[in-house]
Amino acid sequence: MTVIIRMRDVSWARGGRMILRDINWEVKEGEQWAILGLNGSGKTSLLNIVTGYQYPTRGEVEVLGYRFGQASLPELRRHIGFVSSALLDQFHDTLQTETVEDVIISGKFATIGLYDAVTEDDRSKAQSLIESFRLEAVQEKRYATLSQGEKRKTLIARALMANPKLLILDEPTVGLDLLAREEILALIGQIVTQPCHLLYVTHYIEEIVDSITHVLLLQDGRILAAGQKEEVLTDERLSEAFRLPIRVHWEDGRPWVSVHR
Ligand SMILES: Nc1ncnc2c1ncn2[C@@H]1O[C@H](COP(=O)(O)OP(=O)(O)OP(=O)(O)O)[C@@H](O)[C@H]1O
Repeated sequence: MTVIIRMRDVSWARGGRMILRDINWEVKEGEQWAILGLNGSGKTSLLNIVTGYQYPTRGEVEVLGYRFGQASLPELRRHIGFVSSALLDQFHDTLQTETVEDVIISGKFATIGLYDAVTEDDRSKAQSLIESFRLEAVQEKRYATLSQGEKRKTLIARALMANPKLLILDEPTVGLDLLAREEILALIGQIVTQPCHLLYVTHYIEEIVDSITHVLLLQDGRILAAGQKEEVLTDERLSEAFRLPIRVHWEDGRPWVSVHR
């Protein structure tokens, strides 16, 4: 069985401070993970290590069979899609004026604007993403004119255009209305059948939908809990991670939380 991510005794220090400590974490084939933790708990730092943008101070990392220190990181990154809501509007200036369809197609290329090499297959793959993401009504519109929800769907479709083996969604629903948020969540079920492994970073526990199988709970740069979601998302662990008295209720396979003072 292929290991998607393996971290052994990983620590990462910056400015004389340990930001990640003793991370031992394994993502196996077929597992889809959510990453939870308070602001500043180390989620983004951990993702930066997965994508090779930060090198651990200590420990070993292997992602999609690429061992850090031996493997080519640019080659690894070709298999990783990354969509972050923080990048929405500063996202490639050159693509702001392109149509949704062209923005999606551009996801196939490392070099932006290499449109002469677009094949019929690329167009039909983009079209099927447009249909499954229900973007038909806006496919001819320019990216800059889209709503926040449409922009996010477009960027997720763009990331899938390159057939990533690992897709990282970093807080993809921030600022979306309930309907737009549920539309993004409905896409998760489609993404994991690609086949593609997902790392889903969120502050909203109810976004851990059916197709997400595992949860990593971070606290102050350490793993507080990691494993199957039913075992991690308990009242005790969430209360500890979020420093609040929390109760979890499961409804239709989704966890919802309430705070009891
Ligand atoms: N390059 C850096 N240099 C110094 N400190 C850093 C650096 N990157 C992150 N940190 C610090 O490490 C801690 C963890 O940050 P990180 O961004 O990983 O947290 P997070 O869980 O993603 O937070 P949020 O939920 O707010 O996005 C924070 O205290 C942050 O200030």
